[in-house]
Amino acid sequence: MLIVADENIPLLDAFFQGFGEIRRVPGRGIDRSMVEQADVLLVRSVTQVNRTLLEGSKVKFVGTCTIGTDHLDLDYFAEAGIRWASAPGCNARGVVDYVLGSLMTLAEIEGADLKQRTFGVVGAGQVGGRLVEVLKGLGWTVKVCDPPRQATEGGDYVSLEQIIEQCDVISLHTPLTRDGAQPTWHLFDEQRLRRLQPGTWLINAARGPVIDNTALREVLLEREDLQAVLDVWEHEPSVDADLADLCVIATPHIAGYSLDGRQRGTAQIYESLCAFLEQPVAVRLSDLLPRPWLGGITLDADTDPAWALAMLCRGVYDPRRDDADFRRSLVGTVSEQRSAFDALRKHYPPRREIDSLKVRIEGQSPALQQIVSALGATSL
Ligand SMILES: NC(=O)C1=CN([C@@H]2O[C@H](COP(=O)(O)OP(=O)(O)OC[C@H]3O[C@@H](n4cnc5c(N)ncnc54)[C@H](O)[C@@H]3O)[C@@H](O)[C@H]2O)C=CC1
Ligand SMILES: O=C(O)C(=O)[C@H](O)COP(=O)(O)O
Repeated sequence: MLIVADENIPLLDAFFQGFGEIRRVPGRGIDRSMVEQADVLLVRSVTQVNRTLLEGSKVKFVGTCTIGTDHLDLDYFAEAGIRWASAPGCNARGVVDYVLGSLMTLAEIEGADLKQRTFGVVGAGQVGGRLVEVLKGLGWTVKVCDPPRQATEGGDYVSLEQIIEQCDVISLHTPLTRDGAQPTWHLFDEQRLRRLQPGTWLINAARGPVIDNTALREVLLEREDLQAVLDVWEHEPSVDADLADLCVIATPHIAGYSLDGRQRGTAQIYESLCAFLEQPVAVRLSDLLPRPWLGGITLDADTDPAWALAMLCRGVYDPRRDDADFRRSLVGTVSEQRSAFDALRKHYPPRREIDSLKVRIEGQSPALQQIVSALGATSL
């Protein structure tokens, strides 16, 4: 069996060497000639997998080690009888940690009390749903917009217009869709961006085109009260450097790049391939994932809760480092900037997830206990 795989998929050998030959290729450059003889194609989000790539090839299974599937032509797969799998939720925690780290930075810069803010989460799936849980767990005010879920499950949801009118922090966690009843392409267009409440913080760690980037640049130029955090961009790996300049935090699509999340993505696709081939699962992620780096933390019960929250979040992951690296890369020609975008992602330093923390509270502090449990950390 020949497996053609994006070279940026971690643990390829550990999970897939038992199946046959693994041929590593650069994800952005995968073409027909590379996949023609492949039985299995393993990709990340940067490879468009469609009829143009696959027609005439032997590929019977496509696995994407990512949450997002907007780079896969699922209609073509159905028509061609190609089985596929994604890795739902694999790096959701990493994105939640990114949002938390960004909130700590925004609160610091603005001198804001996060408890006084109203949070709007748009898209309440694997990522948004976990984020809502953490924010509510912290006792903060949260409104959730997810029309597809509202239609199928009902529940306590609000409309996008209510999010815009009532929230001063808005975090986007929808897939990128162009069709259907609730398309998300340019969900935040010029009109909606202009209607954001004074002082709103807008965070996009979903897909770049969920916000009209040109309109956002114009609006940010006119309205200094708005603060934007962008991890994803229209036309990646090209980035509008002027827009990045106007953002409080700008990063090269790394929100979900925790070591745990990336390895989990590979493990999930391995398990899907085992199911497709009707083979038993022989390799376990728990045997490969390194132990959490922060063994345990002790907090005195007198610790200021706001300080403790910022310390716990930023101690594990602080997006300011990624922001600084990214800004340094936004120089030179467009082609150099595109390469730098990919290079930052390819050589991304390992980072762990906040819920791997183990925290002991010396004495009684319900406020600290609430933070530890909201973050999903283990109480010692
Ligand atoms: N920046 C990064 O590194 C990462 C980005 N992502 C992106 O985050 C997106 C969300 O991921 P998950 O939560 O795992 O996806 P999911 O599929 O579990 O959840 C998406 C939610 O959005 C809702 N939704 C769809 N259309 C909507 C609309 N028009 N308005 C409001 N809600 C809508 C769906 O009903 C669903 O509940 C992914 O599709 C992916 O594009 C995911 C992982 C990492
Ligand atoms: O899982 C997703 O969806 C993401 O956005 C991933 O973080 C994208 O990572 P790459 O596949 O682009 O490396």
